[in-house]
Amino acid sequence: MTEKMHKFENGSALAAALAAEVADKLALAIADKGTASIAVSGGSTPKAFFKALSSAPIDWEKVTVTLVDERFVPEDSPRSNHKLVKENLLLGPAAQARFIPLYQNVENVGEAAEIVTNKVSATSLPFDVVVLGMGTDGHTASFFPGGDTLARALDINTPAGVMAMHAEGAGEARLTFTFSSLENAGLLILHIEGQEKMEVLNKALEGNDETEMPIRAVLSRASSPVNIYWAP
Ligand SMILES: O=C1O[C@H](COP(=O)(O)O)[C@@H](O)[C@H](O)[C@H]1O
Repeated sequence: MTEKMHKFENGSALAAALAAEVADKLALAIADKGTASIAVSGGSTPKAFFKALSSAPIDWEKVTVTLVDERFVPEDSPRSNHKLVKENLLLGPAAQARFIPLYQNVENVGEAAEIVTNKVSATSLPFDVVVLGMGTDGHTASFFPGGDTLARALDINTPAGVMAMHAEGAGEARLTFTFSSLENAGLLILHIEGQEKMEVLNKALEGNDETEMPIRAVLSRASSPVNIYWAP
């Protein structure tokens, strides 16, 4: 694995540059094979990037958008990553994209994981673009320290698809793409902002215990280079 650091003066400069890089990659994929796929993160960090990307002049009808992870909550919950993407990315030109939600209105999170795995694997994998975030506890996607299915989610031999995850630090039950679904993206991004997250990243780079900081799996074992986008 290699990582490349891209540092910006502020979040707006980062959002513009990241949106341009992602749009170029999606456009190239469309030119090559007629379609493109992108999996994005939720949380508080990606809003400005989503807004910048939503107006990119690409053929959005040919793009499939999904989430790297989701809370097991309906779309109208303020905690829903789907809601965040709908309100900030699937706007203007990008409203034409096909969106695959991870949350499904079924009894339990395991059932939802199976349904989404069947929907996504046939059409969208490997992803052309994956944009990961990172929590200050060292989680990425929903690979949480102490997660009940963490070892399986991070095992490269676990098939590509979506799994359920429960962890104390996660709040709700989670749905997450497995490591093997994300690590080989055509363009693999880690988007983090703030001094505290830079310190968490440095700590992650210095050690190798993935159960303590699951982001280490991406930093040390992803087969695609990890492009780290950071602003203060
Ligand atoms: O729980 C989550 O948190 C991470 C990081 O979120 P942020 O608010 O610190 O930006 C995010 O990457 C993940 O998708 C989300 O479900």
